[in-house]
Amino acid sequence: MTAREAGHVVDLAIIGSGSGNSIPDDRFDNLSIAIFEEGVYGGTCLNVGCIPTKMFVYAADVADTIRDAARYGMTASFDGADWPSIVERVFGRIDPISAGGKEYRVERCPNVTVYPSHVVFDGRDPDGLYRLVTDGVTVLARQVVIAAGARPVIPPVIADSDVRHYTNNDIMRLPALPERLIIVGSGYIAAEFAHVFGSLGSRVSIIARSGRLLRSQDEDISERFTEVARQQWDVRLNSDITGVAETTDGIRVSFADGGHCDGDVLLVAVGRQPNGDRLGLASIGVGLHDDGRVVCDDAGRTTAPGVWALGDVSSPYQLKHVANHEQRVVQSNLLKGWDATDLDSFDHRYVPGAVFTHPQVASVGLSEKQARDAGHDITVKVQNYGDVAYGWAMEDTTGLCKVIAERGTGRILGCHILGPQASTVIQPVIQAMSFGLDAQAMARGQYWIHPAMPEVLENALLGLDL
Ligand SMILES: Cc1cc2nc3c(=O)[nH]c(=O)nc-3n(C[C@H](O)[C@H](O)[C@H](O)COP(=O)(O)OP(=O)(O)OC[C@H]3O[C@@H](n4cnc5c(N)ncnc54)[C@H](O)[C@@H]3O)c2cc1C
Ligand SMILES: NC(=O)c1ccc[n+]([C@@H]2O[C@H](COP(=O)([O-])OP(=O)(O)OC[C@H]3O[C@@H](n4cnc5c(N)ncnc54)[C@H](O)[C@@H]3O)[C@@H](O)[C@H]2O)c1
Repeated sequence: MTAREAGHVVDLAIIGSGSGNSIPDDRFDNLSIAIFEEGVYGGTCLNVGCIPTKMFVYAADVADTIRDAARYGMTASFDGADWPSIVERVFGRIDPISAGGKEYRVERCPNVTVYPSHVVFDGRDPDGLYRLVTDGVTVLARQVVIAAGARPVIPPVIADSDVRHYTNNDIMRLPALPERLIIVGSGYIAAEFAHVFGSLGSRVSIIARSGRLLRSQDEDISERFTEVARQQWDVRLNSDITGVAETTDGIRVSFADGGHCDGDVLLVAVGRQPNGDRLGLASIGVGLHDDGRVVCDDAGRTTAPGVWALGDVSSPYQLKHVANHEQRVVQSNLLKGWDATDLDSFDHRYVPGAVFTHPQVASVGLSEKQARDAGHDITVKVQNYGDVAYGWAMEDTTGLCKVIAERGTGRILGCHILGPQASTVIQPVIQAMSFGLDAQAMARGQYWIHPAMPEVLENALLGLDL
């Protein structure tokens, strides 16, 4: 029986139940829809990304607050974390949301069929419908949204060893807090898990190939963060891993310079590879960028008519707020139609990001180096948290807020913050940049609540030599 005879013909197929799952709303009730999800329903952010990690981060922040109590004249001691109960609290909340999301689609959306397995394209039928093959079934689709996300990269030296290693997919469900955790990588995930495990009681070693942690951040931020990190964790910089082995004592990671690092559990966090390479895209003539992202235009259209892409699988930003935005653009464009002349576009002008580590890091816009390399005539101000009243209250000695603006116009080009609540303190700059407010107007055209932490931002703006 052909797919057509079996009735597996849909108006819209969606690959991935992360951001893709938010596309079908009541405006799509008249369409037959297939959703393919090979993993846990709800995707990365809900199950193994943003949400559980931040629930663990919050617990780690509380542990640090207790440890720091003496600084503010309080007697308290951190006696340890009940790891299993933290895991239970986090996933006791998250797992039912995932299950409920799937149950909603399967049981309560009569126009939606969920296929719980890996799917690949297998070219097009003679009449142009896309052939999607999953677990022995072929589904024919008029249009397809590729929202297939990304997966952890495992360096060959680790993948080819027999050593048990973890990623963000499974590290949060460890049965016990490891005594010693080795983290390979020095970006977002490494920095966040170093904070979680370090603050909850593990001894953390973090292994970086280069001379700085969070190297993609503005240099001042990355340097300051590396300094602070060295006071909290065993930080190995410029370390080129040559071998990984199990020993009688646990796991040993060896380096090219002859050194090594020992631990009990190994976490790999060296970047995430978009999943476009596992979709049979060549069969429909859709290409990938050199870094593995699916090629699409800023309306989300790939080179195959009717096939759209969004989120980590195609975006230059692997961030949930970006994936959500791209999902809304593609959703709107699906309703308008492939050839509409008023399609919405992805807005990647001022994409902010935050690393929920200790201390927090947040940024938007250009780094100082990027601004200079782009030929802007810039003025830069770095203001320390310790210079404003709330910073004094917190006894903060490491936080900083750096603003970069164009001399003459006052146009804000970038802002980079390291310190308590950086992810919140930065939000007014994101707003200012998005709505074209210059530094002078932003600083003096509004009240700044005294003595709140955003005064550090106000002072940085006022300190710019415009
Ligand atoms: C540990 C961690 C922490 C993070 N924290 C943050 C944060 O704090 N803030 C933030 O903004 N971002 C964060 N991110 C990034 C964020 O999670 C991602 O940018 C976002 O979830 C991407 O959404 P998506 O819809 O593109 O992909 P996903 O949510 O990954 O969805 C893709 C889905 O497609 C499925 N799939 C893939 N290929 C196939 C196939 N062939 N057949 C069937 N199914 C398939 C996958 O199983 C997956 O469920 C974090 C990421 C990680 C890993
Ligand atoms: N708070 C957040 O928004 C958040 C949190 C976690 C993840 N994310 C997203 O997920 C993405 C992936 O996170 P990530 O931390 O895996 O990647 P990342 O790109 O942030 O950092 C990866 C780091 O690993 C290093 N590296 C690469 N190959 C290596 C190797 N073979 N050996 C040692 N080091 C190596 C890189 O130089 C880089 O510093 C992030 O870029 C971010 O977009 C966001």
